[in-house]
Amino acid sequence: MTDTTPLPREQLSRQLAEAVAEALRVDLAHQDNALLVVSGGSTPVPFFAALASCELPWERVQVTLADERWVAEDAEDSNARLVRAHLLQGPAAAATFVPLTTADATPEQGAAAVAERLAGLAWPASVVILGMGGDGHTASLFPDSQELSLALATDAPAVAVRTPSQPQPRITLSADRLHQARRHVLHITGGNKRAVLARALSGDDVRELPIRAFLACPLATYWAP
Ligand SMILES: O=C(O)[C@H](O)[C@@H](O)[C@H](O)[C@H](O)COP(=O)(O)O
Repeated sequence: MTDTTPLPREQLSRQLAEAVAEALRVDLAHQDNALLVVSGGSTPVPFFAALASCELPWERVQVTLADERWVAEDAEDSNARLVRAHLLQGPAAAATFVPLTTADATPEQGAAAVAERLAGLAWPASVVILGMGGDGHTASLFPDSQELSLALATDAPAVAVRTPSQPQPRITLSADRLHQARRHVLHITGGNKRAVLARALSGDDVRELPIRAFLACPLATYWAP
Protein backbone atom coordinates (compact mmCIF):
# COMPACT_ATOMS: atom_id res chain seq x y z
CA MET A 1 0.00 0.00 0.00
CA THR A 2 1.38 3.44 -0.86
CA ASP A 3 0.52 6.85 0.52
CA THR A 4 -0.18 8.34 -2.90
CA THR A 5 -3.77 9.41 -3.62
CA PRO A 6 -5.81 6.19 -3.74
CA LEU A 7 -7.77 5.32 -6.86
CA PRO A 8 -11.56 5.05 -6.71
CA ARG A 9 -12.79 1.43 -6.48
CA GLU A 10 -13.79 1.09 -10.15
CA GLN A 11 -10.48 2.46 -11.36
CA LEU A 12 -8.53 0.24 -8.96
CA SER A 13 -10.47 -2.77 -10.24
CA ARG A 14 -9.55 -1.87 -13.83
CA GLN A 15 -5.90 -1.46 -12.87
CA LEU A 16 -5.94 -4.84 -11.12
CA ALA A 17 -7.68 -6.47 -14.11
CA GLU A 18 -5.00 -5.15 -16.47
CA ALA A 19 -2.22 -6.42 -14.19
CA VAL A 20 -3.84 -9.86 -13.90
CA ALA A 21 -4.46 -10.08 -17.65
CA GLU A 22 -0.83 -9.19 -18.29
CA ALA A 23 0.38 -11.85 -15.82
CA LEU A 24 -1.78 -14.45 -17.58
CA ARG A 25 -0.40 -13.38 -20.97
CA VAL A 26 3.18 -13.67 -19.69
CA ASP A 27 2.58 -17.21 -18.44
CA LEU A 28 0.60 -18.23 -21.53
CA ALA A 29 3.59 -17.27 -23.66
CA HIS A 30 5.37 -20.37 -22.36
CA GLN A 31 2.63 -22.73 -21.16
CA ASP A 32 -0.57 -24.10 -22.69
CA ASN A 33 -2.90 -23.04 -19.90
CA ALA A 34 -2.73 -20.55 -17.06
CA LEU A 35 -4.68 -20.74 -13.82
CA LEU A 36 -6.27 -17.83 -11.98
CA VAL A 37 -7.55 -18.26 -8.41
CA VAL A 38 -10.17 -15.72 -7.38
CA SER A 39 -12.03 -14.96 -4.17
CA GLY A 40 -15.72 -14.38 -3.63
CA GLY A 41 -17.50 -11.78 -1.54
CA SER A 42 -18.59 -8.36 -2.73
CA THR A 43 -15.21 -6.69 -3.39
CA PRO A 44 -14.27 -8.52 -6.61
CA VAL A 45 -17.46 -7.79 -8.59
CA PRO A 46 -16.13 -4.72 -10.49
CA PHE A 47 -12.77 -6.48 -10.94
CA PHE A 48 -14.52 -9.49 -12.50
CA ALA A 49 -16.36 -7.22 -14.96
CA ALA A 50 -13.13 -5.39 -15.85
CA LEU A 51 -11.18 -8.63 -16.33
CA ALA A 52 -13.94 -10.12 -18.51
CA SER A 53 -13.44 -7.22 -20.91
CA CYS A 54 -9.67 -7.83 -21.24
CA GLU A 55 -8.32 -9.38 -24.38
CA LEU A 56 -6.98 -12.83 -23.60
CA PRO A 57 -6.94 -16.29 -25.19
CA TRP A 58 -9.71 -17.16 -22.74
CA GLU A 59 -9.98 -20.76 -23.93
CA ARG A 60 -6.51 -21.30 -22.41
CA VAL A 61 -7.39 -19.65 -19.08
CA GLN A 62 -8.52 -21.74 -16.10
CA VAL A 63 -10.34 -20.20 -13.15
CA THR A 64 -11.01 -21.61 -9.72
CA LEU A 65 -11.87 -20.22 -6.30
CA ALA A 66 -9.83 -19.63 -3.16
CA ASP A 67 -12.83 -20.88 -1.19
CA GLU A 68 -16.53 -21.59 -1.33
CA ARG A 69 -19.56 -21.90 0.91
CA TRP A 70 -20.97 -25.44 0.75
CA VAL A 71 -24.17 -24.32 -0.94
CA ALA A 72 -25.86 -25.10 -4.25
CA GLU A 73 -24.17 -23.44 -7.23
CA ASP A 74 -27.25 -21.30 -7.87
CA ALA A 75 -27.54 -20.14 -4.23
CA GLU A 76 -27.45 -16.39 -3.60
CA ASP A 77 -24.15 -16.62 -1.67
CA SER A 78 -22.38 -19.11 -3.96
CA ASN A 79 -19.02 -17.82 -5.16
CA ALA A 80 -19.38 -20.00 -8.27
CA ARG A 81 -22.58 -18.15 -9.09
CA LEU A 82 -20.76 -14.84 -8.64
CA VAL A 83 -17.94 -15.89 -10.97
CA ARG A 84 -20.36 -17.13 -13.62
CA ALA A 85 -22.44 -13.97 -13.42
CA HIS A 86 -19.61 -11.42 -13.49
CA LEU A 87 -16.41 -12.98 -14.83
CA LEU A 88 -17.41 -15.74 -17.25
CA GLN A 89 -19.19 -13.36 -19.59
CA GLY A 90 -18.62 -12.54 -23.27
CA PRO A 91 -15.30 -13.92 -24.57
CA ALA A 92 -14.34 -14.82 -20.96
CA ALA A 93 -17.09 -17.47 -21.02
CA ALA A 94 -14.57 -19.60 -22.96
CA ALA A 95 -12.43 -19.98 -19.81
CA THR A 96 -12.50 -23.31 -17.98
CA PHE A 97 -14.09 -22.80 -14.57
CA VAL A 98 -13.60 -25.38 -11.83
CA PRO A 99 -15.97 -24.89 -8.88
CA LEU A 100 -15.21 -26.15 -5.37
CA THR A 101 -18.52 -27.84 -4.56
CA THR A 102 -20.01 -31.23 -5.44
CA ALA A 103 -23.46 -32.76 -4.99
CA ASP A 104 -22.30 -34.30 -1.68
CA ALA A 105 -24.13 -33.23 1.44
CA THR A 106 -21.03 -31.97 3.23
CA PRO A 107 -17.62 -30.54 2.28
CA GLU A 108 -15.99 -33.40 4.20
CA GLN A 109 -17.72 -35.87 1.86
CA GLY A 110 -16.92 -33.83 -1.24
CA ALA A 111 -13.31 -32.86 -0.48
CA ALA A 112 -11.68 -35.86 -2.21
CA ALA A 113 -13.64 -35.28 -5.44
CA VAL A 114 -12.75 -31.59 -5.34
CA ALA A 115 -9.06 -32.48 -4.86
CA GLU A 116 -9.24 -34.79 -7.87
CA ARG A 117 -10.83 -32.05 -9.95
CA LEU A 118 -8.19 -29.54 -8.86
CA ALA A 119 -5.43 -31.98 -9.84
CA GLY A 120 -6.35 -31.42 -13.49
CA LEU A 121 -5.48 -27.71 -13.38
CA ALA A 122 -2.30 -25.89 -14.43
CA TRP A 123 -0.64 -25.43 -11.02
CA PRO A 124 1.09 -23.38 -9.82
CA ALA A 125 -1.54 -20.70 -10.29
CA SER A 126 -0.40 -17.65 -12.22
CA VAL A 127 -2.17 -15.34 -9.79
CA VAL A 128 -4.08 -15.80 -6.53
CA ILE A 129 -6.36 -12.90 -5.64
CA LEU A 130 -7.23 -12.88 -1.97
CA GLY A 131 -9.89 -10.87 -0.18
CA MET A 132 -9.95 -10.20 3.54
CA GLY A 133 -12.66 -9.87 6.17
CA GLY A 134 -12.74 -7.49 9.13
CA ASP A 135 -11.62 -10.40 11.33
CA GLY A 136 -8.45 -10.87 9.27
CA HIS A 137 -9.70 -14.03 7.53
CA THR A 138 -8.74 -14.72 3.97
CA ALA A 139 -10.08 -17.45 1.68
CA SER A 140 -11.96 -19.51 4.34
CA LEU A 141 -9.11 -19.37 6.84
CA PHE A 142 -11.04 -17.80 9.71
CA PRO A 143 -9.57 -17.16 13.17
CA ASP A 144 -12.29 -19.42 14.60
CA SER A 145 -12.20 -22.17 11.97
CA GLN A 146 -11.88 -25.53 13.70
CA GLU A 147 -9.59 -26.71 10.90
CA LEU A 148 -7.44 -23.55 10.75
CA SER A 149 -4.26 -25.32 11.92
CA LEU A 150 -4.85 -28.13 9.43
CA ALA A 151 -5.51 -25.72 6.54
CA LEU A 152 -2.34 -23.80 7.41
CA ALA A 153 -0.18 -26.93 7.62
CA THR A 154 -1.47 -29.55 5.16
CA ASP A 155 -0.11 -30.17 1.70
CA ALA A 156 -3.58 -31.28 0.55
CA PRO A 157 -5.02 -28.84 -2.00
CA ALA A 158 -8.30 -28.15 -0.21
CA VAL A 159 -9.78 -28.51 3.27
CA ALA A 160 -13.37 -28.67 4.54
CA VAL A 161 -13.84 -26.11 7.30
CA ARG A 162 -16.40 -25.56 10.04
CA THR A 163 -16.45 -22.07 11.48
CA PRO A 164 -18.70 -21.05 14.39
CA SER A 165 -18.92 -17.44 13.16
CA GLN A 166 -20.14 -18.55 9.69
CA PRO A 167 -23.59 -19.89 8.83
CA GLN A 168 -22.46 -22.56 6.34
CA PRO A 169 -19.67 -25.11 6.22
CA ARG A 170 -17.07 -24.18 3.64
CA ILE A 171 -14.22 -25.53 1.60
CA THR A 172 -10.98 -23.61 1.22
CA LEU A 173 -7.77 -24.03 -0.71
CA SER A 174 -5.02 -24.81 1.77
CA ALA A 175 -2.42 -22.18 2.64
CA ASP A 176 0.18 -24.37 0.97
CA ARG A 177 -1.72 -24.48 -2.33
CA LEU A 178 -2.33 -20.73 -2.20
CA HIS A 179 1.33 -20.05 -1.34
CA GLN A 180 2.53 -21.99 -4.38
CA ALA A 181 1.10 -19.42 -6.81
CA ARG A 182 3.51 -17.29 -8.85
CA ARG A 183 1.86 -14.00 -7.81
CA HIS A 184 -0.32 -12.99 -4.88
CA VAL A 185 -2.71 -10.05 -4.67
CA LEU A 186 -4.77 -8.73 -1.77
CA HIS A 187 -7.80 -6.79 -3.03
CA ILE A 188 -9.55 -4.84 -0.28
CA THR A 189 -11.60 -1.69 0.16
CA GLY A 190 -12.54 0.64 2.99
CA GLY A 191 -10.87 2.17 6.02
CA ASN A 192 -11.74 -0.74 8.29
CA LYS A 193 -9.86 -3.29 6.17
CA ARG A 194 -6.93 -0.92 5.79
CA ALA A 195 -6.74 -0.76 9.60
CA VAL A 196 -6.95 -4.57 9.88
CA LEU A 197 -4.12 -4.91 7.38
CA ALA A 198 -2.01 -2.40 9.33
CA ARG A 199 -2.66 -4.46 12.47
CA ALA A 200 -1.71 -7.65 10.61
CA LEU A 201 1.55 -6.08 9.48
CA SER A 202 2.48 -5.17 13.04
CA GLY A 203 2.28 -8.68 14.52
CA ASP A 204 2.92 -12.31 13.70
CA ASP A 205 0.19 -14.50 15.21
CA VAL A 206 -1.38 -16.15 12.15
CA ARG A 207 -4.18 -17.70 14.20
CA GLU A 208 -5.27 -14.23 15.33
CA LEU A 209 -5.29 -12.73 11.81
CA PRO A 210 -4.91 -15.49 9.18
CA ILE A 211 -4.08 -12.98 6.42
CA ARG A 212 -0.64 -12.91 8.08
CA ALA A 213 0.09 -16.26 6.45
CA PHE A 214 0.38 -14.45 3.11
CA LEU A 215 2.08 -11.16 3.94
CA ALA A 216 5.51 -12.41 2.92
CA CYS A 217 4.47 -14.08 -0.38
CA PRO A 218 5.01 -11.16 -1.38
CA LEU A 219 1.47 -9.79 -1.43
CA ALA A 220 0.64 -6.93 -3.81
CA THR A 221 -2.04 -4.87 -2.09
CA TYR A 222 -4.79 -3.20 -4.12
CA TRP A 223 -6.73 -0.97 -1.75
CA ALA A 224 -9.40 1.65 -2.43
CA PRO A 225 -11.30 3.75 0.13
O1 LIG B 1 -16.49 -14.48 1.21
C1 LIG B 1 -15.79 -15.17 0.50
O2 LIG B 1 -16.21 -15.93 -0.32
C2 LIG B 1 -14.30 -15.18 0.68
O3 LIG B 1 -14.11 -16.36 1.18
C3 LIG B 1 -13.76 -14.24 1.69
O4 LIG B 1 -12.44 -14.56 2.06
C4 LIG B 1 -13.84 -12.82 1.20
O5 LIG B 1 -12.82 -12.58 0.28
C5 LIG B 1 -13.77 -11.86 2.36
O6 LIG B 1 -14.74 -12.24 3.30
C6 LIG B 1 -14.06 -10.46 1.93
O7 LIG B 1 -15.39 -10.38 1.50
P1 LIG B 1 -16.01 -9.04 0.98
O8 LIG B 1 -15.35 -8.72 -0.31
O9 LIG B 1 -17.47 -9.34 0.80
O10 LIG B 1 -15.77 -8.01 2.04
